[in-house]
Amino acid sequence: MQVLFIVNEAAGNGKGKRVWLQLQQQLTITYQVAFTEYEGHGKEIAKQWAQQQQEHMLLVVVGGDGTIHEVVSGVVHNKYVIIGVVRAGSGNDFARFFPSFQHARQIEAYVRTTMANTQMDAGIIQLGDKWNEIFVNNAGIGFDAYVTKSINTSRLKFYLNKIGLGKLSYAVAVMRGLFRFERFDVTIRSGEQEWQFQQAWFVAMSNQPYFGGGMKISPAAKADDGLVDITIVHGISRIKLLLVFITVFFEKHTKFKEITFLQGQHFDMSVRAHQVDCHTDGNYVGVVNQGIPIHCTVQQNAWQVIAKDA
Ligand SMILES: Nc1ncnc2c1ncn2[C@@H]1O[C@H](COP(=O)(O)OP(=O)(O)OP(=O)(O)O)[C@@H](O)[C@H]1O
Repeated sequence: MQVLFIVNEAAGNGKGKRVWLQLQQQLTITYQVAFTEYEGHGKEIAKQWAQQQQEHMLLVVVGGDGTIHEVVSGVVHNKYVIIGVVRAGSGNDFARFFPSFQHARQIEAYVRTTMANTQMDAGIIQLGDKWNEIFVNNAGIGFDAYVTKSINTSRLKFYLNKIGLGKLSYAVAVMRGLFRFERFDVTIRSGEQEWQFQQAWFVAMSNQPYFGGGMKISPAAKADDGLVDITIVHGISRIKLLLVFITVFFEKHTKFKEITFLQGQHFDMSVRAHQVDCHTDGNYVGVVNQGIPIHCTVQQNAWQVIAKDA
């Protein structure tokens, strides 16, 4: 049984490196390892390995949600690759929903026994004819993507990680963004139905419930139901949005009339705004302009993850 580790040493501001060093000392099975060196490298490595497979292999990602996104993007629709994860990121939303490995012994036991795995859905987002991306956890347009962009482009996350407060980086970026972000109008269609939302903060498209490092934004989302869950936060003041973010941690945000939850297989959207940011699994994608068609759908049985009790 082939085992490949794809390690992002930079994930979690160096946690990837620390986690890998510890794993490496404990592993006694035969394995191969590849280290990501730049953005998009995880997808390239995973794709190259997936193409060569004739039988099941275990691909263990040591990293955070961004690295997992890249790796799964490289193996979608390959029936041989089973994804395992050792969490080493900052937010780790993947590991809050999907099964993951806690230590080397567990990985070894898995490889030596059943290699039991479960088929999962992949969300798909198309932005005009420019981008066609999958998402494992969630994709978003609006405030969450704006916050992602500002975390990526500021040194904030780095410094907070240094003092052991990395988990706060999302919250701090949210606070800053609250006063700078420009809300937008959005139209969403699914089949014959159409919804108009004014002054939207964001549209989150979810494959699983968690986003932003533990916020259960789409409580009903399941990654194996063939559906995408959409959460729209709209027509709400800056202060009330803050309240929403606090209540999300306790799953009380479902009570707000300004939060709409939709569920379906296909959604078409268009924004009325000069530009709105987009992310997939916390990786910044780019800007959507007025008139650009956005299509969101889901593909069932798109990839395999280790089974829950593996
Ligand atoms: N060697 C590298 N140096 C710097 N960045 C890298 C390297 N290899 C990969 N990357 C990029 O690092 C980004 C962040 O990684 P990742 O998301 O795994 O960690 P994180 O942001 O700390 O965790 P999380 O997304 O769970 O909060 C990835 O999107 C990837 O493109």
